[in-house]
Amino acid sequence: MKLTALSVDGFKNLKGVSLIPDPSYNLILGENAQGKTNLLEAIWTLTGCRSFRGTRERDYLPFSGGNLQVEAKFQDARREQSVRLCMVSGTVPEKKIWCNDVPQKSSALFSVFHCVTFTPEDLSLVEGGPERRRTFLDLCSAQLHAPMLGLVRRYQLALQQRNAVLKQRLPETQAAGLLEIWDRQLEQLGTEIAVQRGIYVRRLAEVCVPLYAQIARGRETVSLHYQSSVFGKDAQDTLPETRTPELVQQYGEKMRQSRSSDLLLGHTASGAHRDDLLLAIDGKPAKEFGSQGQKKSLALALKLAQAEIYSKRRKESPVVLLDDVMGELDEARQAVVSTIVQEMQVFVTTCHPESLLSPKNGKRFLLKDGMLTGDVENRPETA
Ligand SMILES: Nc1ncnc2c1ncn2[C@@H]1O[C@H](COP(=O)(O)OP(=O)(O)OP(=O)(O)O)[C@@H](O)[C@H]1O
Repeated sequence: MKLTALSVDGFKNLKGVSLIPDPSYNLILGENAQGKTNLLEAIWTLTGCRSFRGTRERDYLPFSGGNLQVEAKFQDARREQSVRLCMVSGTVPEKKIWCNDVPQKSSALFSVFHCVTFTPEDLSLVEGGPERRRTFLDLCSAQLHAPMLGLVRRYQLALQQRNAVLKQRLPETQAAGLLEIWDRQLEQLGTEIAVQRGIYVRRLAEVCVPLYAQIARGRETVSLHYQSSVFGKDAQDTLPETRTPELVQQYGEKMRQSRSSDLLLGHTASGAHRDDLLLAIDGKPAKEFGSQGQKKSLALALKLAQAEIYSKRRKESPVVLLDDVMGELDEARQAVVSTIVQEMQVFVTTCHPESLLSPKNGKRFLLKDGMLTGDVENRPETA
């Protein structure tokens, strides 16, 4: 998948940015606060996902007022497609999306345009709470298995309903009938989510473990463990490829066992919303015992593994967005990244181009105050 044209206007501080990206390497240069990350974020909006740095949608609109438009053409394995996103400012900003000039819902973008990002915030994959890792697993999994997004949404809705019943603090006999309705849904959805997470963690471990070894030059070993609240630790090794009635029953049993304590607590204590992806370095939890460098390398290995898995399974590569991270890596780590992404289209932002390993080909774009300045420069052929 390669972006062949991009124009952005009114996305945060970006004004009239229009460019023809290089099919492989694009370097976005500029001093601090000129709009480099905003440009990657604008590309990312075309995936239909929430901002990778937590910006609310209405805050995409420029402070100066006015509307926003992000438009791109891209080539996937089959054809050239176009996507356009507009937001009209107002009390409730109105968002519109077109794919190949046909109006679409935001969710439709998710199965059309795919990116993988690596940003400084990704350290939270290792340092952050379980929710961050669950979201990562679910998004990665949905890139390969589209129904996953709907499953997670339906699970969350059913969970909200169950928790609403629990909060009423009814006597157990009275609550049982109401809870039963939501338990039936949660056991089906939760088991399917666990199975999909198990499949993805198996794939992730296969790619991420050797990648980490390469990045860390074999000094230590990383391991990944899917901690399922219902199916236990290392559920990636025990769960099958498809949901079975026995697993659904096991899930339902767990819900029934915790019903009394859930009623006391007023919320659902076990289920897919309590899962985690445990990350260990030499057998010890990376979050607590990893050094800052080890955690960064692990976050990088997870993201590169995501890109590689996507490329292998979908037989086409995602667009890779690397925000302000390459300059932070030493030359050996940069070389690993370059090898993994060499067949992919990459956008790299930096204030310090001198700290980057130079790729042979590509384009560089200079951003100043939200605008591209000067013409696109081709990088010299010297490495
Ligand atoms: N809605 C908005 N409208 C206008 N400007 C905005 C909006 N939201 C953020 N900005 C501004 O965009 C500017 C550029 O932000 P961005 O994060 O893209 O910078 P950057 O070039 O990546 O900088 P750095 O190298 O420091 O990471 C910031 O000054 C920020 O205040």
